[in-house]
Amino acid sequence: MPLVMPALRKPYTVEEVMKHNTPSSLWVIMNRKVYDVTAFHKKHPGGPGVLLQMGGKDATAAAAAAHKSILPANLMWEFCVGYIVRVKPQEEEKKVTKANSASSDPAPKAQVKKQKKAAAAEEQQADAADRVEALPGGCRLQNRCFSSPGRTQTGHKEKRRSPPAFVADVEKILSRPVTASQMRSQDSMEKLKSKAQGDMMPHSDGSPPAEDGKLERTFTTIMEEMESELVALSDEEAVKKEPAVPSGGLLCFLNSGCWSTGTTPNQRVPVIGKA
Ligand code: HEM
Repeated sequence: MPLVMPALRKPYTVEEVMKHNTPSSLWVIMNRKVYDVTAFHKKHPGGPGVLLQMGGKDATAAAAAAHKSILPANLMWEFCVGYIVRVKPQEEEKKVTKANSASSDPAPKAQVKKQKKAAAAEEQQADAADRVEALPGGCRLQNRCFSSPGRTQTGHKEKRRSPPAFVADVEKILSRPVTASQMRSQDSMEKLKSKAQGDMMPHSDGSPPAEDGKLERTFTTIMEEMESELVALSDEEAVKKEPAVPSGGLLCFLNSGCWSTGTTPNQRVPVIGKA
């Protein structure tokens, strides 16, 4: 079973991956990452056939449609051997060395640098796609949020949420009082205190700092609240009592970190005004 450390993952072009389409060397592309499923395909719970069929191809959409849980996303990293690039940096380097020996022009070197940078950016994009894929709640950005109706973890179809409904949900959260119990741990308290020091200054948008002793609700705290609602929604009783915010739409959007710092919800720390 391949277990390649993230730092050792290699860049591959689509053409290279295409050659690995046999049971003895079976690779698939998912979210711009390359997975070697040669050993795994026989043990695949969905059967070896589907993986053989997708061998050497981009299986992102097929896998997203087939899998019901986030489990595969958690397992998949074990099989990841590389990521997709348009042009391999080494190839470009070879070309440049040849060109350099022919002429003393420094321009090709800059080109290689650019290519390397582009490859690194492509890897980062693939990582970002994976982070979204592995979020709790089986949330997948590509088939939810403001796009076409997606499937939830339990398999039921969700209604598309319109932007006005989204805004209404945010306003609802904003109108609630913020309590100190929303702060999760001692560690978060420490971070909040240091953040609060900075909040004594007027905000960058010109609005005044938080009032003395009053907790301030920010986008991050809203996300925290959304998260706790997500937990409540997983309880059927809770869903019956308060079906206000479905697990797709707003929750999905906020949990995905689209507008946030790019961290996963578990890494986020609620941000308040003065401590
Ligand atoms: C490294 C890649 C993959 C891993 C680790 C993986 C893992 C799994 C796991 C754990 C399951 C059972 C749980 C579940 O249904 O979510 C499963 C089911 C399945 N997988 Fe994959 N899978 C991979 C790639 C793919 C790909 C590329 C396809 C392409 C179509 C696919 C199609 C399916 C199907 C059809 C099922 C059966 C779903 C069902 O019975 O309802 N898988 N896979």
